[in-house]
Parts: sequence; C-alpha cells; structure tokens
Amino acid sequence: MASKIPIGSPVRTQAIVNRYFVKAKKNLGQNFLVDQNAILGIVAAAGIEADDQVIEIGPGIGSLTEQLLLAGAKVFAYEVDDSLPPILQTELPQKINGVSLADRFKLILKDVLKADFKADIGDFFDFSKPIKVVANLPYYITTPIIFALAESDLHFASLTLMMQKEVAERLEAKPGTKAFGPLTIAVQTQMQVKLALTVSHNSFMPRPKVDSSVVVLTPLTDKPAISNREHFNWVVKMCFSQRRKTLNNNLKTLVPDKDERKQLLQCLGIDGHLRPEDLTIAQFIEIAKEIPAK
Ligand SMILES: C[S@@+](CC[C@H](N)C(=O)[O-])C[C@H]1O[C@@H](n2cnc3c(N)ncnc32)[C@H](O)[C@@H]1O
Repeated sequence: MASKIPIGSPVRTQAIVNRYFVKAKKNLGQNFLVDQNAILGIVAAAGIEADDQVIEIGPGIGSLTEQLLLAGAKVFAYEVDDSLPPILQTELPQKINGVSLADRFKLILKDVLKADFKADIGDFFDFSKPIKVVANLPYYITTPIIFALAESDLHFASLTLMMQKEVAERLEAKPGTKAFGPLTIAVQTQMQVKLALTVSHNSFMPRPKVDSSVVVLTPLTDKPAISNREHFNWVVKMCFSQRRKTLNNNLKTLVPDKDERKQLLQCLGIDGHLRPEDLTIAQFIEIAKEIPAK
C-alpha cells in the first residue's frame, strides 16, 4: 500500500488523481482545484470557524473538504459521482483535533438539486444554529442551486460559491451596466453579494476555458417586500425580454394597451424610453406591484 498523502499537502489533488487514476467527468462539471491558495482563499472567504456547520456541494476528491475540516468545520456533502466517496473516506484526515472523521463528515450520494436538506442532514446538524454553504460549484447547476438555496427554509449564515467569473459579475452588477439583469435582481433582492476573489483557470484540473470567481452571498436582514416572488421574477424577465429595446417596448406583453402603459409609467415616475438595465431594483419592485399576477 502506498504511503498516505500528507494532510494539507499543496500537491494533494495531483497526488490523488495519480494514485486513483481519477478521470474528471466533464458532464458533471468536474474541475478539481489544484491551487492551495485558491482553496485556502475560499475557506477564508467563508470565515470558517471551529464547529461551523457547512454544507459542501460536490466535494470531488476532497481538496476543499480537507481544508474545511482542518479549519474546524463539520461538513455535510452532496455528491453525485459514486466513484468518489471511497477516495474521500480513505484520503480525508481520519482524526481532526482528536475527533473521528465520521463525527465531522457525512456524505450523501444525491443530486443537490433534489435535496431535502433537513431530511437528508437529519441530526448531523443542529438546525437552531446557522449553516454555511461552501462549494466549488459544477458550473451547470450554478443558477438553479442559488435559487433553490435562496428559497430553502434553512437558516443560512452565508453561501460561499465558486462560479464562472461572468456569472459572478451578473450577481454583483449595478444598474446601468451590461451585466445587470434578471439574475442580478432575483439575487440582490434576497442577498448581499460580495466578490471575494478571482481564480485563474490554471488553478483547476482539468483547466476550464474561463476564469472563476468566489462570491459570498449573505441573506439580507431587511429584505424588500415582495409578496409573490414567482410573479416578480416573471415581470422582471418580461421587462428584459428584449434588452436593446426600451422599457415601454418590453412592457407591451405585460400591458398591451398603450394608454394604460403610459399611465402606469407616469404614475410610477419612470421614463419609458429607458432601457431595462437602467432601472433600479426598487423601480422593478414598483412595476411588479402594478401588474396583476397571472
Ligand atoms: C467543480 S467540481 C469541485 C470538486 C472539489 N470540490 C474541488 O474543489 O476540487 C464539482 C463537483 O460537484 C459534483 N457534482 C456535479 N453535479 C452535482 C450535483 N447535481 N449534485 C451534487 N454534486 C454534483 C461533481 O461530481 C464534482 O465532484
């Protein structure tokens, strides 16, 4: 039996890939982190402290998981690739500060988009305490998982998520910019968005085509009142249906009558000649309130 890979080794990912002949599965968004600075950067951005309860999405071969455990977190992980758990069970530290791995780490083989968090996690976590989500996300689930987490009834302290740089830019965009759109608005009405770090594509194995960013999302304590979120998201989507056209044009589907449209915009004090990206989030909330739900 080959000797154990040292805990916290900066070449851990490469060593595990070599030892277990791991072939990254493109269809599962497998881009394993090889850059120790990036891994430690994610743990720092998440502000992991002893006994933090962390949900990790896609532990892969455990490069990030190991550092979460060493920082003192208790980790519950969702993974879909059934070839990986045996590697994790062998290569993760068997004891962390005198506590056994089984008491600090639990994995469920399940698509996180089908998660029933409280039922899946059971008594592994104390749900009266806040939970942190930390993940180097498989890119293909970035948007749906953010929506699913935002809608879940778990008490989150924060979501620290690695994603494609371009998606991160959309999340933190300001009005008046090209990146500002329905995703920005859906997220910023629920969470504060902070860009923590940018990670070069060279930090992954295999190397993706584009760079990534780590974003920290923190639930807003003072969320704007949006009574029907589905309706709100739909109105916003319709307002952006033709980005290059004016708001007045985009509103035609929602308010077909020209005079009614004019009156609505006048009443709200919004210039119909503006492009949708030039409106503020507060203005979208006002528009949605005036449009009857389907
Ligand atoms: C980008 S890799 C990250 C691996 C590891 N955390 C790292 O940073 O090196 C994404 C991981 O998510 C897993 N995954 C893909 N789709 C998933 C899903 N729907 N639910 C849970 N895990 C998923 C992949 O198998 C892979 O291990």
